[in-house]
Parts: sequence; structure tokens; C-alpha cells
Amino acid sequence: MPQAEESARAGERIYPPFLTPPAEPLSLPGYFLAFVRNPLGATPAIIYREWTYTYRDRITYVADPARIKRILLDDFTEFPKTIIERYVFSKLLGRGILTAHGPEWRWQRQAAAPLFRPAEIQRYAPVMTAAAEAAIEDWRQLAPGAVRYVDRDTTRATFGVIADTMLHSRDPAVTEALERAHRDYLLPLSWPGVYGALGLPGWLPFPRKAARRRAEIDMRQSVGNLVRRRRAGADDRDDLMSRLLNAKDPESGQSMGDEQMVDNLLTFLLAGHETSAKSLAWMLYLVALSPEWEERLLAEVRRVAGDEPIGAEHAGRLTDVAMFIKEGMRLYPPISSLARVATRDVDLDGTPVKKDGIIVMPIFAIHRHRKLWEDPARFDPERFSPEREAQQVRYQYLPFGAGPRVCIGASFAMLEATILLASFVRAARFKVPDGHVPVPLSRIALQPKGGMPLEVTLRT
Ligand code: HEM
Repeated sequence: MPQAEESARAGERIYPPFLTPPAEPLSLPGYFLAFVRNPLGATPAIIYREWTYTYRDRITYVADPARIKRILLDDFTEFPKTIIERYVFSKLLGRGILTAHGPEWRWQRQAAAPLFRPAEIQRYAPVMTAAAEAAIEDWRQLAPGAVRYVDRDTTRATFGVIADTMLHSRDPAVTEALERAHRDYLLPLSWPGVYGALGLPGWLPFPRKAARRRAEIDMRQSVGNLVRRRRAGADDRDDLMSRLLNAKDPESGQSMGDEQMVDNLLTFLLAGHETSAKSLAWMLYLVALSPEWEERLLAEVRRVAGDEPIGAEHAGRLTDVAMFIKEGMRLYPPISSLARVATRDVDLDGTPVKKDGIIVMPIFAIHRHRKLWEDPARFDPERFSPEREAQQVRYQYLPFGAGPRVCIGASFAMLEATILLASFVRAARFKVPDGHVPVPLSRIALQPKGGMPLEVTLRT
């Protein structure tokens, strides 16, 4: 069974915890069980060192940047998203921007795109700064060194940011429905995932399926109420909600109905905070593991921002912070794999893939691939110094995906991570409780299993 390995330190070298992949190809029941427990544990070891690997004629793992470019960019219409997304998300996210295809996807993407232009994103910075300050304010109530599940703090902060920037609303009903969703929706998530991957029917039962369905209905209802209230009121705020309400499909001339609005708002609410929250929790863990980088980040933040609240005007100059964030997302990519389906029999530069075959791009493994990274398991933000980053191939580093379906929120997420991480490091010290080793667990976002407890001590 895969195990999280102890972080080992050899001098300055830090090897943060990893999940050992299965060395031998798994039997079908073995694959199924491993996937349900933790999809990362089903990723075969061979794909950490070879470019492709086909499992039972059905799933082709691809780690090669050139082939990935072809799938995600050059021939992207031939490799759409898979039935896995439909099984995992469709009742919740319907046919919104994340799950739709072709023209139906394109116009929704175009409708949302203006909100993610660089100038717009800068405007969201004060909300991000306020979210960081609020988390730090909570920590002020703690005794020095108190153990805190920092993933909960980062989740509260990033949820607040997305709700305030995209919806201008912190409706308690929406917050509660989404909090419950963590328990009832995310945990049984890998069941429909493995059904989709192995081509099994989606109606098969799985544990807590009814609770999951209730969570879906709950989340949709609470966001649906928001949409109805906005339609009813005279509200001219320029946010995601109003952009989407005013957008029109160029083919049909129709605007979005309530259901499609809910599809998209939920997509942004979930895609826009869960990933950022979990990656920030991993980054605070990495800060705690590396006193050297803690000092370096602190010195940079003080040099650039002094005691001022950290905002967009500082973010561009926080270059060590940016390197650290990129390395954090290399070792713990919030989305640990991407999947696409072949629409016809295809030869992927020597690797045959049958029509309807699933192609998995295992980002977690690609980010630790032996042919792509030197000493891949080592924590080393210097990999992302401008000189060394320039030598990387675009498609070897994929935290935000690539091609036309690249994460629309990538710059938003980078600014948010910079402001939050810089604010947190300047305000507090973090220590890993004795003997604690977090295990990476893939559930939409890559999370530390059971949460991320850290001892937090405010700097005076
Ligand atoms: C660290 C934070 C984040 C990470 C690592 C991340 C990662 C990703 C990845 C890998 C994809 C591509 C999925 C695929 O190709 O199958 C994606 C898509 C998407 N992300 Fe993000 N994301 C993050 C934050 C955000 C934020 C802050 C937002 C919104 C404010 C957002 C909204 C979306 C949306 C709407 C899509 C679907 C885009 C499309 O299909 O056109 N994400 N994200």
C-alpha cells in the first residue's frame, strides 16, 4: 500500500512527504481500491520515469511534454474532457464553463474572461489583503505555539475572497452549504471518478451516495436563491454574476437561465477557492520545514513592503515569494491530474490510443518526473529562478493546465497566494507538530489527509 514517506533532511536538502506509487501494475480490483482510497496511490510508478504507460488498453498515462502539448493545445478539439468529469461533477456543475464542450464552453469562457484581465485582477487585491489580515487577527487570540489546522484558515480566507470578488456576497446559507459539501461531497468523490475511468456505469451505488446527492441539491438551491435575488433587485455591480447574467450565446442569442447561472457560479466558487486554500496550507507546511526559506521570504517581504498591508503594488517585487509558491505547486499541485478522451483511434507519437480511451496527464508525477527535474523529490525553489525557469519546457509544469482550457483564474490565484503567503510569513512562525507527517490525498484539490496542523506563533 502506498505510504507517505517521512520528510528526510540531509544537510540543507529537504525532501517533503510524498506518496510512494505502486511499483508493479495493479490488478483491476487493486487499481479500483487504490483509486477509491486516493487516486494518487493508483498512479503507476513507471510514469514517474517513462513518457507513457497504458493500463489495460483503457487508460493511457502521458508524462511527455511534447505529447501533452499536442493533447492540450495543438489538437485540443480531438481530446475533449472525459466522462469522468461528467460522473464526478455533472449534477453539481451541470454544463458550466468547467464541464461544457465546444461552442457551449467557448461563449461561457468569453463571458467570464474580462473579469480575469490583469487590470481587473489588481482590483481584487484589497479583498485578498483583508482576508489575510482577518486570518492573522484570529491567530492573535491563540497562545504562542498553539496547534491550529491552518487548512481551515486558508479555506475560510480563500472562500471569502472568491465570494467577495465574484459574487459580492457572503450569504451564510451559501457558506454553510459549501462547508457541508466538504464532508458529504468531496470525500466520496473518487468513486464516480474510478467508475468513469474504468468505463463502469454511473448509476452504480457507492458509500454516501445519497448524502452526496443531498449536498448537491443544497448547494444548488442556496446559490440559486442568490441568482434569483440578483435578478429581482436593481443591482449594477460589475462582478461575475452580472457579467454572466448579461452575456449572450452568440449562436442562439440566448442569455443564461437560472440553472446555467448556478452551474457557473458554483464552478467559480468551488474551483476558485478549494485549490488555492489547499495549496496555501502545503506552502505553510513547507515554510515550517525550511528555516532557510522562512528567513529569506521574511527578509524579502520586509524589504519590499515594510509594515504596510501587502497589496498588488508589492506582489510583482516579491520574487522569492513567487519562486517559493511555484515550487510549492510543483511538489503539491492542487489539481494532481488532468484527463482527456480520444475521439478516434490515434497514434500519440508511437503510443496507440483507441477511440474512447482515457488519457491521464498525471501532474503530480510529471512534476516529479526523473527525466524532467533534477533531484525531483527535493524542495528547491531555486528551480524557479528566472534563469533556471527559462530552461524549462512549458509543458513540464502544469499546475494550471495549459492550452485553451488553461485555468482562467491562474493570475488571480497567483496574486492571492502571494498576498496571503507573504502576509502570513511576516506575521507568524509555523512549526510542524512533533512526529506529524502530512499525507497528500487527492480529492478535487490535493489536500493533506486529515488537515494540516501547524503550531502557530505570532511574531511580536
Ligand atoms: C492554486 C489555484 C488554482 C489551481 C492550481 C487551478 C488549477 C486549474 C486547472 C489545472 C484547470 C484546468 C483543468 C483541465 O484542463 O481539465 C483549471 C480550470 C479552471 N479554473 Fe482553476 N485553478 C486554481 C484557481 C482558480 C481560481 C482562483 C479560479 C477562479 C477565480 C479558477 C477557475 C477555474 C475555471 C473556471 C476553470 C475551467 C476553465 C475552462 O475549462 O475554460 N481556478 N484550474
